[in-house]
Amino acid sequence: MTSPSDAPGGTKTPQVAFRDARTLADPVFEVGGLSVFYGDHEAVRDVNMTIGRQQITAMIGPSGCGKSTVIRCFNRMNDLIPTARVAGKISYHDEDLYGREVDPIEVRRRIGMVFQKPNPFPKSIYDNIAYGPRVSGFKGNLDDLVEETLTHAALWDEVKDKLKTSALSLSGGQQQRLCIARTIAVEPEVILMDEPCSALDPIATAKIEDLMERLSREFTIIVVTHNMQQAARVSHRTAFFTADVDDKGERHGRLVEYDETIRIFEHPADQRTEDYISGRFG
Ligand SMILES: Nc1ncnc2c1ncn2[C@@H]1O[C@H](COP(=O)(O)OP(=O)(O)OP(=O)(O)O)[C@@H](O)[C@H]1O
Repeated sequence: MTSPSDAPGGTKTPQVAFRDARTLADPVFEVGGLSVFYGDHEAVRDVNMTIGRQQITAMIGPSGCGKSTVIRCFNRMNDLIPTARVAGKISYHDEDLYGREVDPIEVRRRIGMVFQKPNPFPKSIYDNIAYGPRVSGFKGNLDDLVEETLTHAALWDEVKDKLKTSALSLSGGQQQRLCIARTIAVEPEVILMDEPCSALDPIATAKIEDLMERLSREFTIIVVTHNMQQAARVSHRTAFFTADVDDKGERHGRLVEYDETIRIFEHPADQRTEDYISGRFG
């Protein structure tokens, strides 16, 4: 049996309790023949996968295999990169996410994103949460919304007495939970997380993982992580990517294997997955 190691090439670590996989019968996203180009370079080639509702899907793989590129496709963040072009199809509840009539701003409200480095607005804790709802015309009681949202993000008790202080005065882990709270304040359906814990210490990381687990009862979460223990601990399904090198020496990211997390870590179907998770390459 393979133990997920903390880092490629790292030491073996103790077994984790895998989460029960859930059905894909009620998909949020269906990805078919997805390729992403930066200029002429096909950075990711022919990705096919289905993302289930209210579950955590982890994306793992060596540096440069296209994980961030793929996660950015799910809320059209690649639209903001002038050289990027997306081919193939991503359906969101059976609707073409890249269809002409689809508004990318609305896409990013329904499909929020949390980044590697916590990036709160240089405003008060309160205003970080209130900003999105205000902009989208929220008519209810903002104080209540701020309290509910911060409670939901497991941050209320730590910040309730200093809501008017700058968000930048919080610790890195608190800032990241604030960013998650800011994302959920506008009631998205999906939260994308691109290495959300890579700038955090183990205690702050554990708090984010607990939060992810709780949020997955309500939201659909896709997370890119370099930490295989984290993928094993938190996710229901895992996608393993790698990069092939072609005749011209160009690297193209590929989805090698996508399955229930327990299968990826205990009985991977592909030797490359086995080699990666056991730390033999990376
Ligand atoms: N904005 C960009 N412009 C041009 N090429 C890019 C851009 N972003 C990524 N790439 C290229 O696309 C490929 C995949 O990069 P990407 O960042 O998606 O990989 P990754 O698996 O997330 O890597 P890492 O784990 O190091 O963050 C790489 O060859 C990278 O150089």
